Amino acid sequence: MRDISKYQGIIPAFYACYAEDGTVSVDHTQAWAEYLVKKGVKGVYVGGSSGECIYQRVEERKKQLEALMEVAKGKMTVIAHVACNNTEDSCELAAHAQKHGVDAVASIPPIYFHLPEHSIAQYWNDISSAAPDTDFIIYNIPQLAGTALTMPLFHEMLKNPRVAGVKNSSMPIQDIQMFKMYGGNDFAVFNGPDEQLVGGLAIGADGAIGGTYGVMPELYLKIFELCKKGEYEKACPIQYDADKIIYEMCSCKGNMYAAIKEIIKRREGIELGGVRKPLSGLFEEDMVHVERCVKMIDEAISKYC
Ligand SMILES: CC(=O)N[C@H](C=O)[C@@H](O)[C@H](O)[C@H](O)CO
Ligand SMILES: CC(=O)C(=O)O
Repeated sequence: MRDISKYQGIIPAFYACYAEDGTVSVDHTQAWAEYLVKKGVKGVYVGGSSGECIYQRVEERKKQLEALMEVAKGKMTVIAHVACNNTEDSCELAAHAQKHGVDAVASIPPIYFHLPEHSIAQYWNDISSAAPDTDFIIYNIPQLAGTALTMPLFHEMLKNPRVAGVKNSSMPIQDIQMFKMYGGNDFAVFNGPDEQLVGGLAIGADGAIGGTYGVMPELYLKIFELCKKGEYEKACPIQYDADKIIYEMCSCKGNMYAAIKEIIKRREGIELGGVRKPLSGLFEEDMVHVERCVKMIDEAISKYC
């Protein structure tokens, strides 16, 4: 039996942390990691969508992970997303992540070409073989990757004993139930869409990985605590407020992560830099949304936490 307790909790997706000149910042990465440790989150998911992985070079992703591990090791679960869309670079990052002691490596399927399932399985198993002593987590995000984790592909992947979980970001929460049912009790399924965390937990998710957890961790930690006690009716109003905040962040013309980093700077005084092109930074007209979000987050935290 695999012990999945290290995956049972709120796991913010770690934001890319840039210096003023746009390079990956060790200082900002470590300040952000320390903040999340203090907030009491279960772990972090580094180098995923929120980490702007597809806009970073292999060396930059290594630098960010190394900086993070100096702070996080032994204090938080670390899941490193290592996919680069080509097998060789992904394997290099997987081996690097294992060397630095992560708890798991994770990967989206290869994007752009719609490859047959045997090629996707080969891609994932190659990456997993490059980190042979480390758990492997499948990242299912069909709306962005263009390929879904089907049941036949899932069953094929379960033949690899290192496959320890699925981060499920597809919209039907039913998918969480199916992966959990066939994966078993010692297999970790993570809720992806933050907007339906309560639903994902109710149907059986063990933990949750999310792009908006970092900007308001208190709210999601509270939702998780209540849901684990079965107090769903108390968790729902917090979910509804969190969703309102997400919709407000997404009303910006600039990218959501640019809004998130600005909100964090205003609320917590922590600088994470901007976002990398082709993602857009914030526009003047976005500031009204940012201000609204700051206020809504402050109010929700004082109301529920
Ligand atoms: C499509 C996407 O990026 N999904 C993320 C991961 O599952 C979520 O955590 C979102 O960032 C979040 O639900 C906000 O829409
Ligand atoms: C948003 C998210 O979960 C990611 O960074 O992949």
